[in-house]
Amino acid sequence: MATTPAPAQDRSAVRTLLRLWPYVRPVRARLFGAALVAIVASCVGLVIPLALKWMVDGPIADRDPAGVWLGALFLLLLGFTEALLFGLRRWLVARPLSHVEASMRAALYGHLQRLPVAFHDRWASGQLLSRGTTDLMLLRMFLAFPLTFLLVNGVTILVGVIIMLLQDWTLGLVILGPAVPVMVTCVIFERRYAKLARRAQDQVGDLTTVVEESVLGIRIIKGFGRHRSQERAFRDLSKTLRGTELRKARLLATIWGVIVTLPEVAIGAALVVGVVQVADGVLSAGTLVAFLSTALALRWPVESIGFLLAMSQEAATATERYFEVMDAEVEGAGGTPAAAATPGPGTGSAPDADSGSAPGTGSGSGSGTGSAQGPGSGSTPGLGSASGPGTRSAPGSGNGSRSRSGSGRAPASDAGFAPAFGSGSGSPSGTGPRPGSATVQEKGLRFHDVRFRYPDAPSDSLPVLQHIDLHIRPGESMALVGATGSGKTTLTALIPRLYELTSGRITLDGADITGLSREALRAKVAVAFEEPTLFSASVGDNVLMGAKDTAGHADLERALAVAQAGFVHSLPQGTDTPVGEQGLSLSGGQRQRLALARAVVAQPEFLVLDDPLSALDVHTEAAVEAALRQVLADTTALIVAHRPSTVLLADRVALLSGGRIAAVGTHHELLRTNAEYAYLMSGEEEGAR
Ligand SMILES: Nc1ncnc2c1ncn2[C@@H]1O[C@H](COP(=O)(O)OP(=O)(O)OP(=O)(O)O)[C@@H](O)[C@H]1O
Repeated sequence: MATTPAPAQDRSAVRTLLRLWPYVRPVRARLFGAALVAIVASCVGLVIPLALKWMVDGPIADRDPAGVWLGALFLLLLGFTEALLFGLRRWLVARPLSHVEASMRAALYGHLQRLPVAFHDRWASGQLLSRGTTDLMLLRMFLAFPLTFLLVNGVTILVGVIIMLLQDWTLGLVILGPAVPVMVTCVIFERRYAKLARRAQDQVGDLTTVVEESVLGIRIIKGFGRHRSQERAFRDLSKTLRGTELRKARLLATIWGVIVTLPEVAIGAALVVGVVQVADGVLSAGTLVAFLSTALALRWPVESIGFLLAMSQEAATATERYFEVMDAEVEGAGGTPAAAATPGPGTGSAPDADSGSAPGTGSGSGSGTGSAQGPGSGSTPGLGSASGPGTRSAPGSGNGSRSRSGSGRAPASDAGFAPAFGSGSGSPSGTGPRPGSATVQEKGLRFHDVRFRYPDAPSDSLPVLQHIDLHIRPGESMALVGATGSGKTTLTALIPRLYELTSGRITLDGADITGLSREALRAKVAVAFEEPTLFSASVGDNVLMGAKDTAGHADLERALAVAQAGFVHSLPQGTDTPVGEQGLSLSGGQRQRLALARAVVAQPEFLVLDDPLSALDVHTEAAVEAALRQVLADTTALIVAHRPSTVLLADRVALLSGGRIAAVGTHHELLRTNAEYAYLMSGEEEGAR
């Protein structure tokens, strides 16, 4: 089982971490204040050896008890001051840093909401979850600890070395001896650790994806008795993660070994040289004590460099992963298509983590320093449910409709206006106004030579949709029929701009949808998808999600009546009953009716329904149809339909085949004239589904 490998890249941890500045800026005063306090505290610690020197060479040598007591009191005071200052530092950083973490998390969540569906198609949810949780926690820890202490320890080491050189420069040089090898080791370590840190954090994301999928798919897992294989998949991934963590620990142990051993040897050597000098009378005992105390006081600042660097590397990786998401382009507010430009994981076009630009301003024009492999790309174990990016079949493939249709008819050039296909009657039974004037031609929902290929589909694959010309007149309902995989859902997803067109235009009453703001577009168009997704909120809130904030109880009741969702009144708390995560406490048909109610609650001008009645029994279906008919009378609607009963809701039918509109007409006309349509409606297709 593959995991998400760390990208092979050289990036500067410092430049990556500098990208955090816009978030840290608001709390900079406190952070700098805290760092200053820590430096003072650390330097207070360095005064202790000097006080010791004074005591040894002074009151102790002179056998002066009063002086010794005074010295001891002074030492106590120094220790107390040091502890107090470190406590103050902690107090200064705790609150602002939780603010930084919270604001970064809020920014990430807000950004995820605005990213196009194409982005979410490519990214495994676990990868996004781990970026919003583990990675942000690592960043908070970095800001609280390594950021300050790399600075504090650096200053402490510098001041300590100066003090030691001033005490005795020969001993000082002995102590400084290991500095170069330690620095070289740190540089080598930093590079290696960066790669491992990236790998481990990506693997945490993969693991999160598996857990999330197993929880959401627990019914399938149990139903198919797949818990053992899921467990195995999880164990394999966590074993891989454990392996990476162990390699990190080994690397850390190596550098710690070097960083601890070399200075210890140097202190040992200085001790020997110092004792010889004291014996020769060249050096006072007090100076030697002060020198060695200073050297020992510097032990912790030096030894901690290893794990401070490790934590900084992890933070740099977390920053990089955070900005990979934040740099992805959000949907344009109006006429700026963004989905096609969204850099996808695994494409090598991830934003340049080293660009140093502020969050939200990253242009994504970097040279692909991001993850060389898509988060979760294909690495997610599971039930083979096509959950990972790139696991879907090539668009347009496996359609099968072309070979079965046998009609061989060319697509209608402007199917919306063509006479009923093959009938020559030119009198579709729609209830909407007949074409006749230019304005009427513009009115309604129109597809103009629309072509669409999924952004992550191979560039040489056939587009899912091509040359789609279709006109649904104002007030008209059009059913969309086609073999499974023919692109019906894809076509409906283009209307609310869940995906951007590859070419062509879609207009609503003559206005290009790319020219409308997202809000305006989504106020005009309501959608009910084949998979009725509900949120962990009350029944009422789930339905009213589709309406304006001002919508009230009356709107809710009307929508529930249309969707024949009266069952909600017998739930324990009526419309206030929580539906549980994903609405799994409800039946499929109940969920579908709530999704339908959500679509109609705002009385939209344009309604897009993707097979809205598939999970209903025949009686409920008939009741919903009867109520839906009233809604459809005032709405321009496109309804994906598999069954004749749903098709009959519509005024006309468009047949989608081979990615094109192959025929348009009334149900009965198409039954007579189109072999593929007759075949699909005969139920054989449904049997094959
Ligand atoms: N996000 C995606 N990325 C790449 N290809 C996709 C994606 N979603 C769907 N496809 C492909 O596009 C084609 C059309 O899929 P679509 O879901 O639109 O078919 P459909 O006609 O609605 O099928 P059904 O009747 O089974 O619901 C299929 O080949 C499918 O594999």
